[in-house]
Amino acid sequence: MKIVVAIGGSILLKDYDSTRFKQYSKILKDLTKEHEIFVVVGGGKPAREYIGVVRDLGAGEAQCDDIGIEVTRINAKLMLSALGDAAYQRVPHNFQEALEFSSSGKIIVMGGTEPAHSTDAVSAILAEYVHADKLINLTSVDGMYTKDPNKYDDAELVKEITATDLLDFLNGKDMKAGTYEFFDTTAVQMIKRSDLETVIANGFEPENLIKAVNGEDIGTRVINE
Ligand SMILES: Nc1ncnc2c1ncn2[C@@H]1O[C@H](COP(=O)(O)OP(=O)(O)OP(=O)(O)O)[C@@H](O)[C@H]1O
Ligand SMILES: O=c1ccn([C@@H]2O[C@H](COP(=O)(O)O)[C@@H](O)[C@H]2O)c(=O)[nH]1
Repeated sequence: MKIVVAIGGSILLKDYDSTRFKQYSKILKDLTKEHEIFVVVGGGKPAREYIGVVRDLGAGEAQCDDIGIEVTRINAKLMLSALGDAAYQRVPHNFQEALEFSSSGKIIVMGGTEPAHSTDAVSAILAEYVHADKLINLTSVDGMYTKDPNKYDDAELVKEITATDLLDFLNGKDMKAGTYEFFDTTAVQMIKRSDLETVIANGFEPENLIKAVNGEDIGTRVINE
């Protein structure tokens, strides 16, 4: 299978150390024995902190996004360091480059592309671009909930949702640099128009990546009607 894996920066850089990078590099290398893998790395706390600084300096939203993109690319470079020879040692800045670099047969790792969306959208557009069979989004919670599980104790995990319902759910949510909520609408639009098999799961347990690849029942499945 051709698989695009989005890994939230909130997971990889939670403790500002190499632990998760090492865990994921091992799993990703194993997966390449059977699958073609593309990885998109998010910005996490460092991105939000840098965006906060540049916003305080008077930057507009697109410029704040640009700073966020730079941080995602640094995080992608950290993942390249972890993967070593198993990965193509350049971070694509756009989808064309990602496709070109993939002819190396190695794992491709990228961060952001252009302003006005998050790396969730990058992963969905990349999946469309390279005709991926599956998109796996690894985030800091178990999947999509009825409301923010970090704010509401009575939030319930949604096991399955249509792309249309997810778009409705996200409608009106904050869309500023660094705050594209847990999923952004551009990503869902791509998933919808490409009928892309998508799973959102908890990335704090790296084995969830293997479970998602194997089609086990974890997290939230985004389906089309
Ligand atoms: N309905 C919801 N379901 C799940 N999580 C939600 C929901 N609403 C808000 N969230 C929040 O979204 C967060 C996950 O998204 P977030 O963008 O912060 O992290 P990420 O996916 O790991 O990516 P990154 O850190 O790279 O931006 C969760 O920690 C949760 O608090
Ligand atoms: O293609 C992209 C990717 C990212 N950004 C900006 O960077 C931050 C951090 O990315 P996350 O996926 O949220 O971790 C994001 O919030 C955007 O502000 C971007 O503009 N374009």
